[in-house]
Amino acid sequence: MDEENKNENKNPAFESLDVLISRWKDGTFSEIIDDWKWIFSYSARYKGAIAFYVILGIFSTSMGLVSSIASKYMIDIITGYETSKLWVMILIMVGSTVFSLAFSSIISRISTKLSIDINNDIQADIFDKIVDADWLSLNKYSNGDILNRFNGDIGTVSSNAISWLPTIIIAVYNFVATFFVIMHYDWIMAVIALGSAPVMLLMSRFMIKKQRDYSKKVREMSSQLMTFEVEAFYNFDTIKSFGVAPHYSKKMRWWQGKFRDISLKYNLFSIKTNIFMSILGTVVQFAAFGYCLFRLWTNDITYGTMTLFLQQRSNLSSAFNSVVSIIPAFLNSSVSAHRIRELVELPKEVHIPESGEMDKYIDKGFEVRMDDVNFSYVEGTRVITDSAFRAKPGEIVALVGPSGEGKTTMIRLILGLIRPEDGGVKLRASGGQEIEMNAETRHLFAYVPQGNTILSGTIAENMRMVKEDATDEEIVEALKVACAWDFVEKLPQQINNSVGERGRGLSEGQAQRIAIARAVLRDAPILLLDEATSALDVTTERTVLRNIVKQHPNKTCIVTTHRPSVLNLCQRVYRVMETHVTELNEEESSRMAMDF
Ligand SMILES: Nc1ncnc2c1ncn2[C@@H]1O[C@H](COP(=O)(O)OP(=O)(O)OP(=O)(O)O)[C@@H](O)[C@H]1O
Repeated sequence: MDEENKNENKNPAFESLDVLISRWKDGTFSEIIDDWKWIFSYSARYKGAIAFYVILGIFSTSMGLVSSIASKYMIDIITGYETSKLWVMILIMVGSTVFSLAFSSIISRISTKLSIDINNDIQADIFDKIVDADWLSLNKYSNGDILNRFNGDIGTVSSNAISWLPTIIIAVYNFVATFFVIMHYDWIMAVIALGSAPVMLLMSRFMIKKQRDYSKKVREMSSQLMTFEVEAFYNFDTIKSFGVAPHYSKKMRWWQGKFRDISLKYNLFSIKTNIFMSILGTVVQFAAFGYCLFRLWTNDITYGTMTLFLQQRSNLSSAFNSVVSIIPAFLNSSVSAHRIRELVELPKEVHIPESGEMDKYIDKGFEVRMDDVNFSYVEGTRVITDSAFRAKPGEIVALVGPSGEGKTTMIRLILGLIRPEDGGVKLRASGGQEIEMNAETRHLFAYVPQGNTILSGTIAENMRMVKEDATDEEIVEALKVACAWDFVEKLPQQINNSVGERGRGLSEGQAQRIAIARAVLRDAPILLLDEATSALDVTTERTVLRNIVKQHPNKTCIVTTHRPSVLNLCQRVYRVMETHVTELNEEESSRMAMDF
C-alpha cells in the first residue's frame, strides 16, 4: 500500500490525536523531559533511599486513611450506642495517628539529608566540568552568571530532585486509594469528588508554558543582578576612587527594580492560577456537601459515612492539589536544570594522553614552536595571521608590541588554552619529539599572568598552591630568586604572614614578586611572564630575570613586555602587530628598545 492510501485509511480521530500528542511533545515539553532525564541521572544514585521514602509515604498515607475510616465507625458506634466496640476504634485511631506522625517525621529527615547530598554531588560534578571546560566557551559566561547557576540553580534542582518522584507517587496512591474508598460507599460521590480533574488537565498545557517562561525570566534576571553585584564588589576601589558610588547605588536599585518587576509578574500569575484552582475546589466541595446532605436527608447514608465522605473528599482534593502544586516546582527545576546543563555541556578542553611521554625530556628543556598559525576569537576578526614563533631552552624570548595587538593571545595559544584555526603550536624536546599543546602539556609551564593573582591566605599557602609538599626552605629559596625575600623576611610572621584577597596588604610590586616566586617554585621547564615585572623597578626586574635564568640553564622563558630593560636581556624579540608576529633582527630590536 502506498503512503497516500495509508493516510486515507487512517482514522481521522486518531490522526488528530497524533497531532495533539506531537504538539504536546514539541518544544517546551520535550525540553522539560530532557531536563528531567538529566535530574534523574542524579536521583538514580539514591534509588534505595528514594524507594524507602516512597514506602514510608505510602504507609503514612494508609494510616491517615485507616484513621478516617475508624472515625466513621466511631461516629456510627456513638450514634448507634454500640459502646462495646468504642475502645477498639479509639485505639486504632490513636495508633494510626501516631504512626502517621512518626513516618512523616522520618520522611522529612530523609528528604533533607538526600537533598543536601544531591546538592553536593551536582556542585562537585559541575565544578570539575567548569574547570575542564574549553577556555573560549567558558569565557562567554560572566562570573556572576556562573556563580548564580552554581548556587541558585543547583539549589533549586537538588531541593526537588529527590522529593518530586516520591511526592507524585504518594499523591497518586493517596488519590487512588481515597477514590476507591469513596467509590466503595457511593460512586456518584466519587465522580463529584473528581469533578475538577478534566478542567485542570485542559489548563495544564497553557499553565506549563507560561510558568516555565516566567521561571526562565526570573532566573536570567537573577543572574544579571548577580553579575552586576560581583563586578561592583570586585571593583570597589575603582568605583570609590572615581567617586561614582552614587551612580552604582542607582544602578543597583535599577537592577533590583527589574528583578522585582519580573518576580511580581510571576507571583501575580501564580496568584491568578491559585484563585482559579480554589474556586474550582470550592465549587466541587459545595457540590459534594450538598449531595451528602441530600443522601443523609433521604436516609441513604449514616452520619459516619457522611463524615467519611467529606473528610475523604478533602483528602482527595489535597492529593490533587499536591500534584498540581508540584508543577511549579517541577518546572522551576527543569529551567534550573537547563541552565546547569548549558555549563555541563560546554565543550571539554583537548587532552592528549601521550603528552605524558614528554616528561622524560624535562631535564634538557623544551622548545616552543609555532608555525603558520591563524587565530580569531570571533569569526571574521583575525588576531593572529600566518605567524611563526620559536623559543628554545636557555633563551629569554620577548613578545612586544602595542597594546591590544595579541601578546596575551600568543601566551594563551602557547598554554593550549585556545587552539589555532590553522597551523600548529607545539612543544619540542631536544631529541625532536613533538606534541601539540593541550591541557596535558600545561604542567610543564609556570605562568605569571597579568594582574594580581595572589589569593587570601598566608604567603606559604599561596606558594604551596603550585607545589603542595614544598618545604619552608624551598619557599624561601624561590622568594629569594624573585627578590621577594627582602620584604617577606621583615614581616612579623615571614612566610606565614597572612595576606587578603587579591594580595590585599601587599604593594602591587610585592604581589608581583610573590607571583613570580610561585612560578619559580613550580620549577617548570617553561616560564611564561605576561607583563609580570611591570610593577618592579628596573634594577629589581633585571635581577629577577637574571636569577631565573641562572637557576636553570635549560629553562625556556617567554615574556611579554613594554620595557626596554627587559629587551636587553632577551636572546630574541618578536613584535606582535597588525595580526602578524614578526621576529626582529638585532638592529630593529635595539631601535624598538629605544622607542619605548
Ligand atoms: N576573550 C576574548 N574574546 C574576544 N576577543 C578577545 C578576547 N581576549 C582578547 N581579545 C581581543 O584580542 C585582541 C588581542 O588581545 P590581547 O589581550 O592578546 O592583547 P595584548 O597585546 O596582550 O594587549 P595588552 O598589551 O594591552 O595586554 C584584542 O583586540 C582583544 O580585543
